[in-house]
Amino acid sequence: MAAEWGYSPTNGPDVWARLFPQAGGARQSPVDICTSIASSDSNLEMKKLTFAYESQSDLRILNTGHGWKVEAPQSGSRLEGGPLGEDIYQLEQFHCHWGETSAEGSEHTVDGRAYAGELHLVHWNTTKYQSFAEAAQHPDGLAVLGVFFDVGNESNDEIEKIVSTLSEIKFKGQFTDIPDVIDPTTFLPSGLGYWTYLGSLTTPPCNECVIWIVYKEPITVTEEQVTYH
Ligand SMILES: COc1ccc(C[C@H]2SC(=O)NC2=O)c(OC)c1
Ligand SMILES: [Zn+2]
Repeated sequence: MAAEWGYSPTNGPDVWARLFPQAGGARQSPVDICTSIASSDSNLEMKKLTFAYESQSDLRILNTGHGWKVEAPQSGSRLEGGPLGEDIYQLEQFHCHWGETSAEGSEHTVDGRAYAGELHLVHWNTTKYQSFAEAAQHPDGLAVLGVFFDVGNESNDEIEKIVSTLSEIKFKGQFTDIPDVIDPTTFLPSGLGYWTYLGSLTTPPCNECVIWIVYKEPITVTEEQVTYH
């Protein structure tokens, strides 16, 4: 297998398990969310999912080679309730998946439909584990909020603060600081309905350590904001 994993026939998801055994596991992400078989769990309605984030400036944005990633460790952030039991999860980073056209790009699909992109807000379980790396080795270690992007006429101001820096990090491994203040709360849709399931990192090493929370309502961005090459 090619040294570097990717999305081509010779190094893509179908062969990841050769180098990353967990990629062959039973709770792999992403998945197609079949809305007809998703069951509403009355228990979840009792335990409201709550989140609290800080606004931060000078966050570092990195070109990962597969998209952009903003490192945003926030000791003062909290994600709890809903499917997360009694544990508190803390924001570590957020990143984006998008495609060549606005007809594709999200990792999760809904009844077979892909969105133009998908934002992942990655949190780790600070109640049980001492570090992000340790949490990523456990089935309840991470909680990732997924937000779909729909392409429309209005641009998203918060996303604009991020994509406006991409011209400075054209190549894999490059990074720069985002001067603007970023408030992760603004990435979330107004409708807070979500699907949740136990899954994994969506790229190697594909650890089966993620409690997925995928919001039903997409946020709107412009074509330019989500088909950046
Ligand atoms: C601990 O090693 C890793 C490796 C890869 C990712 C990124 C994956 S996981 C996701 O939700 N989307 C992605 O692209 C990661 O993220 C927490 C953590
Ligand atoms: Zn992701």
